Amino acid sequence: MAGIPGKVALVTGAGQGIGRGIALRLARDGADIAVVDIHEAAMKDVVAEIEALGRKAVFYNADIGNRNEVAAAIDHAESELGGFDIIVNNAGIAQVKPLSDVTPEEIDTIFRINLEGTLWGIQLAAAKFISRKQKGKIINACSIAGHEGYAMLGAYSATKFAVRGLTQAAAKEYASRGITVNAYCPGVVGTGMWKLIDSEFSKITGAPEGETYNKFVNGIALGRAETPDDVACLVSWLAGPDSDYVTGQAILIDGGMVYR
Ligand SMILES: NC(=O)C1=CN([C@@H]2O[C@H](COP(=O)(O)OP(=O)(O)OC[C@H]3O[C@@H](n4cnc5c(N)ncnc54)[C@H](O)[C@@H]3O)[C@@H](O)[C@H]2O)C=CC1
Ligand SMILES: CC(=O)C(C)=O
Repeated sequence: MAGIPGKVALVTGAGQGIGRGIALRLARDGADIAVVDIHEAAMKDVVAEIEALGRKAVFYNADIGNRNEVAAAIDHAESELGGFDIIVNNAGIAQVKPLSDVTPEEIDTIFRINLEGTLWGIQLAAAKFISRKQKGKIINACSIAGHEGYAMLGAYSATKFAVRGLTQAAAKEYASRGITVNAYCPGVVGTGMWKLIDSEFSKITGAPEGETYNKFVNGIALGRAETPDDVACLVSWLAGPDSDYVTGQAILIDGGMVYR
């Protein structure tokens, strides 16, 4: 039985990886989906996959670090799909570098996308829910790196700690409006982001390609890498009515890596 029939969900970074997995899962749960990303060809493929599941889907090319573009994406979702109930602020970027080498430009870029992008999604989705006089669900991408800082991923970890703080503060600010705000914290998901992390580690440490990824996966208690579908199961629950009494949480879903 579909868990969110008739709802409209916007998913950022839905062109590939975890975002694509979430978009397809929420469509299977009964929602119509606004796919937001910066890669148009990838978005068109995901829209076609959603339509094949019998749901409506639209795409919108927006850089989440640009507030006006996020606002336009939300307006587009509402006008094309006839509602707006759930936002998944999933898009993000990684950076692999020792802290000694991080430049002002790099720190600006990663905070603009991972933190500001999430803030614009929270702020503008909440404003839309309030203007529509309805409840809403805001779901943010955090990480194990939002609970524990990782060497060579210092700037990235800082953005994810910040996302956890934003999630808690937003939950408190919007609770009285019937809006819940939560985050999912994956571990090691075999996506394009991890391909990049692995290859950047190789350049810095000289480790053969694949070694860093395998080292992280070998540390997972459940004995395998995570898939986008694993993450999407949690997001499906956060998007649906069974989590209505949950807010302000950044929930670890990592197969057993970080214990809090
Ligand atoms: N892959 C992993 O192991 C983990 C990932 N995460 C988080 O999950 C989220 C998704 O990660 P992945 O799917 O692995 O990444 P990915 O790199 O495979 O996909 C990210 C998607 O976001 C889009 N994107 C990037 N910058 C954007 C921008 N400025 N505006 C709009 N779209 C943009 C990309 O085009 C891409 O389609 C990220 O926030 C990441 O930090 C968290 C924990 C673990
Ligand atoms: C990519 C990520 O979120 C890690 C390494 O925790």
